Order: sequence, then C-alpha cells, then structure tokens
Amino acid sequence: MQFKVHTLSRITDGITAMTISTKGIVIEGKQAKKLYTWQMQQQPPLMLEGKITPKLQIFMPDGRVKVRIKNCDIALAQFELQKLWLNAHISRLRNSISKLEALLERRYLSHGLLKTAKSKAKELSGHWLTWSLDHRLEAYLAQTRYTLEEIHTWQRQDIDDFREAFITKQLNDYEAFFDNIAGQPLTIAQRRACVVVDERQLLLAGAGTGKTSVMIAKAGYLTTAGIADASQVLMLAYGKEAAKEMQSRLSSAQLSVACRTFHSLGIYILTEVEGRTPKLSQLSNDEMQKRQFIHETLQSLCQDSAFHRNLLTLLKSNFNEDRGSTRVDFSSPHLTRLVKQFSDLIGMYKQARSLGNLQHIEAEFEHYLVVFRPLLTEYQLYLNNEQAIDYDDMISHATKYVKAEQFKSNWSHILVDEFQDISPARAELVNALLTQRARGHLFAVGDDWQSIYRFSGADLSLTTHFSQHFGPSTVMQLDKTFRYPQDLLDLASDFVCQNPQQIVKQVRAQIIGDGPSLVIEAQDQNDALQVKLAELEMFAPPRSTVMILARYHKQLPSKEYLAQQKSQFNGLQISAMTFHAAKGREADYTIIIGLDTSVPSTQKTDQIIEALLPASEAFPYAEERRLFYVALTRAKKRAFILSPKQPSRFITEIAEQL
Ligand SMILES: Nc1ncnc2c1ncn2[C@@H]1O[C@H](COP(=O)(O)OP(=O)(O)OP(=O)(O)O)[C@@H](O)[C@H]1O
Repeated sequence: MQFKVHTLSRITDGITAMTISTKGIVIEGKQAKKLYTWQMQQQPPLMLEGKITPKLQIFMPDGRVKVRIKNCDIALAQFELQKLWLNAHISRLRNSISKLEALLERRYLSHGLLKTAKSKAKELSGHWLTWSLDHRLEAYLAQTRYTLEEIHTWQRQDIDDFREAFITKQLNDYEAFFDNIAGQPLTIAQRRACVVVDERQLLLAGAGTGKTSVMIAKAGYLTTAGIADASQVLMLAYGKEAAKEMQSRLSSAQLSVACRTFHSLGIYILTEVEGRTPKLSQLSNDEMQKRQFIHETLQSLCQDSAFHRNLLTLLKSNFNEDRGSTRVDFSSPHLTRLVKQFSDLIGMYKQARSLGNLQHIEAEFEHYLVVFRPLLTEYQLYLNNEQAIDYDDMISHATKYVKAEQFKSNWSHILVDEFQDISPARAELVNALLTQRARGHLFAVGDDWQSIYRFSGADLSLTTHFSQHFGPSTVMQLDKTFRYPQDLLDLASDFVCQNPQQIVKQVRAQIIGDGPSLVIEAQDQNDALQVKLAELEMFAPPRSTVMILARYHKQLPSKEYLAQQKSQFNGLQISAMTFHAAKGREADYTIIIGLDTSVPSTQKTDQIIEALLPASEAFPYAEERRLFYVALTRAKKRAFILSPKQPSRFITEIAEQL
C-alpha cells in the first residue's frame, strides 16, 4: 500500500528507536511497521513515502550522522529529526534565499522577476513556513524564514515600495551618468524611464518631451549598469533618417549599440541565415516601374479570355467603366486607378497573408481577388526570376527564420522608437525575437497622439492596448515638454484630445514664451509666405530655423521658389516638408500653409485596402487630427498658420480656442 505522511509528528508517534546510518534513517517503534523512504533531495522534504514493513527507514544522501532514540522519547525524536532535516536542507534554503535577495538587489522588480520570486517563495514556504519548529531551533532559521515570509506575503503596496526603493537607489548611484549622457541633464521622469527595466515596457509621451534622449540614455544605462552588453541591445527606428540620427547620438555618447530600421533588421537576419545579402527588387524602390509592371502584366494576362472577362467585370462594377464595353481599355483612367490600387494592395495583402489574416476578405472581395491573385503570382515570379525580394518579404521572411530558430537572436533588450506607428507584421517580428530569449525585454517609446501611418498598416491599438498584445507590462509617461511653451502645449493637447480615444497625458512646458506661440494670419495676398519670411528675417535671431509645412506635397512651394527664398533670406535656415515628413523634427519657427478645405482629407481608402488595414476609428478624421497635432508641435518659438480664404475646419476649431 502506498501512502504519504506530511508531518513530523506522525512519524514520531510511538517511536522506540531511530538510527541514522549511511543508508538512511531507521526508526523502530510500536507503529513502525512501515518502511519509509525519505529522499532528502526531494521537495517537500517532510513528505514521507513508503510501504508497510516492520521498519521505518529513511534514506539520506550522506549518512554520517547517527542517532538512536530509546524509550519512546517522541519529543527527542522530533527534535533530532528536525535538526537532522535542518542540517541537510538549511544550506539549500539559504542559497535559494540569498540568490533571490541578490537578484532583487541587482535588478528592477520586473513582472518576470516578481513572478519568479513569488513562485520560488511559494515553493520554499510550503516546506519551511508550514511546520512549527522546535523553539531550540528557531534562532537558527529566524532570518531566513523572515525573508521568505516577507516575499511570500508581498502585497501590492509592498511591491510598489520595493520597486520605489530600488529606483531611488539607482537614481542616486547613476546621478552623474544621467546628468551627462544625453547632452542635457535628464528630468526625473526621463531617468525613471531608464532605471525601470521591465520585460515589457511602454513609454508614452507627447511631442517634444525628449523621448529620443530617453532611448539613448536607456541604452547607456543598460550597458553601464551591466544589465546587458552593447551587443545585446538592439535599437529600432522608424525611418532611415531617424536611425541615422539616433546612431550619431549613440556615437556621441560613446555607445557601441546598433540602431537599425526594421528593413535593415530584416536584411541583417536574412543575410545571417542565407549567407548572402538579399537583393531588393527594383519594383520596390520605383513606384512608377512597379505600376508599369502591373499594367503590362494585366495586359498579358488578358490573353486568357476568362481573365479578360473578370477584369472587365471588375472595371465595370468597381470603377464605373462603360457598361457596354466589351474590351478592356488599357488607356482608361479607371484602369490607371486599378493599377494604383493593385500596387498598394500587393504589400497589404502579403502582410495579411503572412499573418494568416486573409479569411475575412476572401468571400467579400472574390470578384476583385480573382483578378488580383494571378497578378500577384506574376509579381512573385518576377521577383523570383530577379532573385530579389520586396520590403514585405524582408519582414515576413525574417520573422519566419526567427520563429524556426534558423536565426538566433543575441538581443536581450529591444528598444523601439515611434512605436505608435508599428504594424502587426513588424510587431510579430519583434515578438518572435523576444520570445526566443528566456528573458527578452521590449522598451517601446511612442506617442498615441502622433500615430499617422494607419494607411500603410500601422496599428495604433498595439500602443493603446499594449499589455493586451505584449503581456504584463509597465507603462510610463514623460511629464515635461522642452520644445514649445505652455500656450502651444495647451492648444495642441486640447485639439488632439477632442478624440476621447486618445490617452490623456499630463504634460507641462519647460519654456516660457514671449507672446502667443500660435499665430493665425489671413493669407490675403499671393506672396503671404514671402512676407512672413521677410518678417522673420527681420525679427528672428540670425540662423533661426524655419520649417514650411503643408499637408500635401503639391501644396509646398516648388524647388525653384524655395531656392529663391533661401537665397533671399539667407539669415534664416529654411526647409519645407509635408506634415508626415516633419514628424520627429523641430524648428524655431514653422509656417503652416495650404490649410484649406482639403484638410482634413476626406479621401476614402479603397474598400479592399480598408478591409486589410487595422480597425478604423470611430472618431471622425482621427488620424488627420493627429497629423495636424504633429504639424502644430514642431515649432520651438512660434507656429504661424497662413489661413486661406476658405480655411480648413481645423483652423476654425483652433481659432476658437485662441
Ligand atoms: N532633459 C532635457 N532637458 C532639456 N532639453 C531636453 C531634455 N530632453 C530633451 N530635450 C530637448 O527637447 C527637444 C525634444 O526632444 P526629442 O526630439 O527627443 O523629443 P521627442 O519626444 O522625441 O519629440 P517628438 O515626439 O516630437 O519627435 C530636443 O530639442 C531635445 O534636445
């Protein structure tokens, strides 16, 4: 018969003798018709398992101790057994506890570490806290039991206090480091974002709050504090320019951490696995060439009469092509529109396919896909012939290699900038890299107020519902903006927060402005821009930077006009760009032009592309609103809006707040 005994008192009942030998412990007595096997290595150590036999036998790993108890002295037997058990296990307990203590002292109490500590404490306390110790042995165990009990019974407040104590200590130890690492001394909130190191961490902060400085300082802190080697830290920036800028700031801070774009990460992984650098298809970098390829391919596919019929039907049903026509007109504007749609769709469709997200469009868009699929096959064949890949392949192939462990990541810390613009495909790659490591860390930095790339697949919910997507995490905010004064901060924040889905952030401005920071002026003459530049040349300090901003490329001054202005007002440093391109940039003065009724854009996304994009937002013009927020927040000293005769509703709305 198998049985288990969990307490010492049970086995000491009626004991007449107990012998401890190299084989184990032999206990004799009234009840001792049992053979116990006490495997000292096993947990819980007080559990006895055995069979009924005339003797009670408990095996020990080393059996040099020898104790014999006579005359049924149960108390003594109990004491001796406890002592024996303590001697055999105390060093293991102390080791476990001191390892835990060392870990807690060295590392921030992240969600992962808390889980480990809790489960270790639970396991140990099952053996050490549930039995009453002979009072003569209490002192022997007191401190160790105390620590164990403390961890085992941690409540929310205790955890918060413990974390706070760690943060305070690190801020103190690394004070000089944080004073110097990023050019200017970091604020407390910036420092805290660095020393808190959770497995999943999101830093949410508005424009100009110094997120980039935190990225640099975080990388520096990780390496300086010995949490990771430089080679174990990977930084990811949204675009080439941002990655270059970040890399140069890393070099200035003498950090040998690499900063990549997602595409260069993809290339790196592919090169490592395939042993050669992948070739990027010509079609990926030249939109016109890609459209020409699609146009020609559709023409050649039309040699098949079924395909021709399907294409004609699609043009009639979706593009109002003349119902009576019997042949596809390859010079029609409808076909040109379809070609553009297909060009956009290729990437979207491939991303969705790699994530297994196509089912929902298959039935609804069958009449569309029946034309698109053969085209995609030809496109893929073309790439294969070229022995080339496109940008979407870079990410999806890299993810596949990481998942299959063909690529082994050395990165224990991945720092991602502009996280609000991450797409599900890119998030999947990051996740695959993180899960490869027992303790992979993600530090995501972003601003849900500046998410402006949904049209190319960015999924804002990856930021706004970070924990749902990435697991238990710490979300932090930065509380100070350095770029612009309080009045511009208030206007821009109120404007963007009209959308109740935006996360409210409490931010204060560091700068005190002289006069209003946002000025709306009627653009009542053709040369209003030139007049404004002349005015700035006269009043602004020499070498002031001026950014001319517009919603669309076509609203920006021509190259020639810009060159002329630059030479005429050479006391200023003038640049011109779209709102999208201005993200992440700043200038002393901005001049926002072209804000007519075409803003916010009312252009509808094609239905099939809409179906493949992340869920749309209920608030009207949500992304256009954020885009205007980006434009408003680029100026360090003053933003001028040159308001056309028929102004955008955004101008009217903001003017009411002035
Ligand atoms: N602790 C600081 N003290 C003073 N200035 C700072 C501090 N941190 C950052 N800055 C300055 O604030 C400005 C904005 O910083 P940064 O570009 O990093 O902000 P950001 O949060 O990335 O902005 P955005 O989201 O608009 O791109 C920069 O001029 C930077 O030098």
